[in-house]
Amino acid sequence: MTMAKVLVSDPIDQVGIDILSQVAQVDVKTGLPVEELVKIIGEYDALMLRSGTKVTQEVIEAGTHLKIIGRAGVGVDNIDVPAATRQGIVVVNSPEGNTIAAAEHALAMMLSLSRQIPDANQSVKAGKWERKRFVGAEVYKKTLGVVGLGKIGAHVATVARAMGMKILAYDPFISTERAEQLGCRLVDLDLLFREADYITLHVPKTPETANLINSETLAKMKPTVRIVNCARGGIIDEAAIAEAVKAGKIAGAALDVFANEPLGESPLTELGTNVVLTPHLGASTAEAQVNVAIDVAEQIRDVLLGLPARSAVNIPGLNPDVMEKLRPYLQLAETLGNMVGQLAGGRIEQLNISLQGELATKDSQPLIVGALKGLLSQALRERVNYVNASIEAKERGIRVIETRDSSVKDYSGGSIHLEAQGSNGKHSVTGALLGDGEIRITDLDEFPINVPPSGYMLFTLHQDMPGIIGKIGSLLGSYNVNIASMQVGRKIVRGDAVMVLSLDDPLPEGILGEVIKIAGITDAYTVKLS
Ligand SMILES: NC(=O)c1ccc[n+]([C@@H]2O[C@H](COP(=O)([O-])OP(=O)(O)OC[C@H]3O[C@@H](n4cnc5c(N)ncnc54)[C@H](O)[C@@H]3O)[C@@H](O)[C@H]2O)c1
Ligand SMILES: O=C(O)CC[C@@H](O)C(=O)O
Repeated sequence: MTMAKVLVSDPIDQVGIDILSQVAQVDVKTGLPVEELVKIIGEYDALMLRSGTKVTQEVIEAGTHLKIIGRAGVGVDNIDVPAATRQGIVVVNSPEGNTIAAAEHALAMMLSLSRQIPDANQSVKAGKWERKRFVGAEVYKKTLGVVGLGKIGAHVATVARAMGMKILAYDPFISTERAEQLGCRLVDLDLLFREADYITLHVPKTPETANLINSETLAKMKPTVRIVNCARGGIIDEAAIAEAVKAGKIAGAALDVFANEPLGESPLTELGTNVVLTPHLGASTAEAQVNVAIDVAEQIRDVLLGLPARSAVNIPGLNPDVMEKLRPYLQLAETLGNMVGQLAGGRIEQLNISLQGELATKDSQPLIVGALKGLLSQALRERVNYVNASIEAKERGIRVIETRDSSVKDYSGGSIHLEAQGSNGKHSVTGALLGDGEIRITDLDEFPINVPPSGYMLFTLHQDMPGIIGKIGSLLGSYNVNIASMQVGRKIVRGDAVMVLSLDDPLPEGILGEVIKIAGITDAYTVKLS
């Protein structure tokens, strides 16, 4: 039998290479341009990388023998995960291996900024002794605003509290109890921006967090605030923060991550002692590199040996045969979880899962995990997987209640009904698979419908009466949003009804407010499915 081949395309700790070498021929080729990678990837069964390699759709399509791609770190934003999934390639990461390293880097950045350590160091090395120039500020008794109270944010908050800081936290997906356990006061973003002396970002980069710190939000902050970003580039508008520091509107910024990396030319590099920059070093500790290398190399080894992966981002760590049969239903559960999570909104307190018909007789655990993964995907993005979804849900205080009803015979394969209680109230969605495996949403908030899920969806609750459909159509048309399909579900004529619109384009900001103003519409929600 020929030995499997693994390509390591970014610097990985030797311990990882040693693990891979137990089962495969390992080639380490770092710094390859995409064109080179495309040329050679067809020879390999596995690819292991950090954040340097861009695994585009082209690379994946050329990787005809690839079984697994392992990201030695958390973020898989440099991998085209949907393309990998389409090709049946497992993508794994190490969700926790560098948590402490990233948290400690954020704390180090905060203190470096406060005490101007990088510039003071340079000054001493230049033979100067400028004690008056480098008078700093204490963090003791100051207020730290933590945006994103997940793994890294929670550790930063814990250490900062021990340094005598008062912690305000903003995380719309975390329960008040969890925040209290960590000694943080959960507040809205506006209050955090207004009251914090230090702000540290620990959120994923998503459409909601892109440019979260911009000229408008910077204007709300104290002129003495110092901002730290060790999360992802693009969460801060770099031109706006450089301008705010230069104009003295804020006291400083310490950034480890940038919209474009390497940073290159930037207004940030021209600023002085109140800006500290590092080249994406959050995960760069010897310990974290060992952790992530072991974590990911072991998963690659296991998958090459035909065993399941521990932290699959896209495919559950299940026996491949079971997986093959279950995959469409997992996709259904995940899609429904994602939809009901967005409809219920923010902090979900409870998820009711009802397995109906044929599914009531099956092992429910994978489907529950699939639904939770979908439910948490708005908050956790690629960090939620089939392995950690249940633990993450438990930590967030989400109660899961399962029921079964085998008497429902509407769809031959059975159906899944989810009901979630969140900050937008209680919402429910039911779905099933058609004969060809296509997903159908069959019920929304107890109104019968029959629509396939689509990338952008708009749902309204309204009074069934003439004219409403036309008004919505004209409104969307005036924003150049194309409607792909539309359906109304109602129980009685001219009674309460829901309208489901599948859209070809995303809804522009603010349009939901206009939809709700249309006479007869009582509520409206959008759902985005990737
Ligand atoms: N600089 C580095 O080298 C480095 C290393 C590791 C991780 N990271 C980055 O750090 C960030 C945090 O990682 P983590 O492991 O703590 O992730 P995590 O998933 O444990 O936590 C992220 C938190 O953000 C919250 N969140 C999601 N959307 C939000 C929003 N719109 N507003 C407020 N909160 C929101 C989630 O509820 C979650 O609690 C990620 O962006 C990750 O990629 C950077
Ligand atoms: O590989 C790295 O050093 C970056 C790691 C970090 O950004 C992550 O997402 O884990």
